[in-house]
Amino acid sequence: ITNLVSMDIAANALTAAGASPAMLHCIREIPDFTPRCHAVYINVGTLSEDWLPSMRAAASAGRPWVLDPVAAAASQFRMEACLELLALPPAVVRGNASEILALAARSDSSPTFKGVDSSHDSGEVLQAAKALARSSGTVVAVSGAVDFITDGEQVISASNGVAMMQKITATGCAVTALIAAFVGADPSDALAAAACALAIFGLAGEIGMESAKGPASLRMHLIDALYGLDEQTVTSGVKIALLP
Ligand SMILES: Nc1ncnc2c1ncn2[C@@H]1O[C@H](COP(=O)(O)OP(=O)(O)O)[C@@H](O)[C@H]1O
Ligand SMILES: Cc1ncsc1CCOP(=O)(O)O
Ligand SMILES: [Mg+2]
Repeated sequence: ITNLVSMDIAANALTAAGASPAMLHCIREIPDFTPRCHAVYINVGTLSEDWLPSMRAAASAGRPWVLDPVAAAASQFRMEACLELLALPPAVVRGNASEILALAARSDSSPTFKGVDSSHDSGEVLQAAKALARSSGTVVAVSGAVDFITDGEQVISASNGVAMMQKITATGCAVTALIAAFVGADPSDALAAAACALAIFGLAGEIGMESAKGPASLRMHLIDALYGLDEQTVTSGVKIALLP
């Protein structure tokens, strides 16, 4: 269940990576469909009163699930929805630095709020991410120039990617969708799944950037690169480290 802006790029990124996405948000379909998924992805970017009950039901269906709290501080309604969903709890929540900071503070009143974009660097909010992971019992992933992934104790950094990825709308949504696919593939280790998905998506961005002329062609080449990745390219290209 993802926002209307991200549906296309998220479905294409997932399909290129070898997953099999299906998007639906009708409350009457959730009980039949969700138990048959390997993983559920919920993204509040275009939240509505109609969709929230579907999100609740999908998150409660007993499948591993991943939350993208897009613009969590946009409104009181959205913040309360995110906090309610977080309590269900997801295997992973992935947001940009401002979103993770707002969730950790449970606050929708940041003076630096910039909508769906971040006004903080990922490294600035690492302590907030660890605190959020501990209080909610979930893996927290903060994206940015360096992605940090934590369960509240261990912290993994993933340093792949190119700055131009921020100029394509819904790359964050797409990488959270990929995290859900990786969690579906190995629900036993959400920390590793999230770190691998972020590193591999960033690596596809780096490879895509070799042929791109700007954000629109990067979008295309990133998806092509995801499709073309092989084990050798991944193992030699990912920059993942367990922080001391
Ligand atoms: N400055 C950067 N350098 C390299 N990769 C980046 C940079 N900023 C974001 N990314 C990558 O872009 C993707 C989206 O992250 P981000 O822009 O933080 O999310 P959002 O779109 O939700 O704000 C992630 O894979 C992240 O690693
Ligand atoms: C522009 C916009 N508006 C509502 S959702 C959305 C997409 C946000 O995507 P991302 O968080 O990946 O930048
Ligand atoms: Mg986002």
